[in-house]
Amino acid sequence: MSETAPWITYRPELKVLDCTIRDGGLINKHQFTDETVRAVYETCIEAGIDAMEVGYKNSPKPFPKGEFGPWRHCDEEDLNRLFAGHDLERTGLKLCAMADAGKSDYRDQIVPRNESVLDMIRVAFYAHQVSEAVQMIEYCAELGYDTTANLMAVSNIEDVEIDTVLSSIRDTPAQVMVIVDSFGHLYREQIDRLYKKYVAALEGTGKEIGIHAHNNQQLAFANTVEAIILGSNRVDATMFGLGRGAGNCPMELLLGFLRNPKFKLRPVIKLIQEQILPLKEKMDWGPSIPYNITGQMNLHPRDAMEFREGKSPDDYLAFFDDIVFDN
Ligand SMILES: C[C@H](O)CC(=O)C(=O)O
Repeated sequence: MSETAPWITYRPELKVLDCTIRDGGLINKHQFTDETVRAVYETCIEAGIDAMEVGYKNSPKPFPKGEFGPWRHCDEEDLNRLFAGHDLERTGLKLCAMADAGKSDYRDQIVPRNESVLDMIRVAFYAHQVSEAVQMIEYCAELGYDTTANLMAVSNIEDVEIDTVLSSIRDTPAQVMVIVDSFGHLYREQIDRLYKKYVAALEGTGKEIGIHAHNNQQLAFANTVEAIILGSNRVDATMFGLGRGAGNCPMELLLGFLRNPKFKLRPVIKLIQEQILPLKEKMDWGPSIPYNITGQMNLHPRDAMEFREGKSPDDYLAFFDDIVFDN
């Protein structure tokens, strides 16, 4: 037995990022009411959460305005409407947006940090987009933002591709490299392997390792805890797990696990009761058999999402037969 009990202490350098609106918006085309977005923001402040990702800085060409709500584009006008006067010093909350390689007009959409309420841009990319991601990170860092590199769908690529991505990201100004389990496929041992691979490749750069987990196999919280135990200090979660498909690591579980007294659980439970639970009537997220199956099979959740939106969302057998025989 270990002679210390690290689970009853805490690491002050561990930071929690809420991505409820950004990831949850992938189910409702970012059509949240201002009231909901504002309530998440106020809850993050009250709960002591370190960063809130309010949406995507993505281009209106593939995501037309009207069909997609404002948090798919995060225009400065909308940011100022909801977060005018946001004060990082006073609130301790960094506001952040994600920009997707290949889907962002980042040179037009992203203004210098001192002209925006945003503090951080997280660049999301697939392995084959790493060169564009490097340019985006450098561009955003020059504008003064904190930046992160989020290599998506890491369960679905070869080791040699991961290694190439890591060596490209190594020399960028990104402060964080995030392990992103987009398909909710990874088990604890794989998180271990990836964490150690990321640490070895980025040694000496001062970059932190982050974790963003999906809940297809009901492992998002467990895998997040595993990454924390290994040393990950940048952790994503969402309120009531609201997020694409099976959803994400639930904030209410994560804050319950962390021992830092600055984190407060009550505001999160209040938000869930008043704002998030009612969304359940019109949005489908959280683990269900179709998402379990795509997670197990290491597939993008899109087929399961379409199925859940169809006429017989609970015909699990039909989905199983379809997906297993098609793959
Ligand atoms: C890179 C981001 O975290 C995007 C995302 O949510 C994913 O799961 O992929």
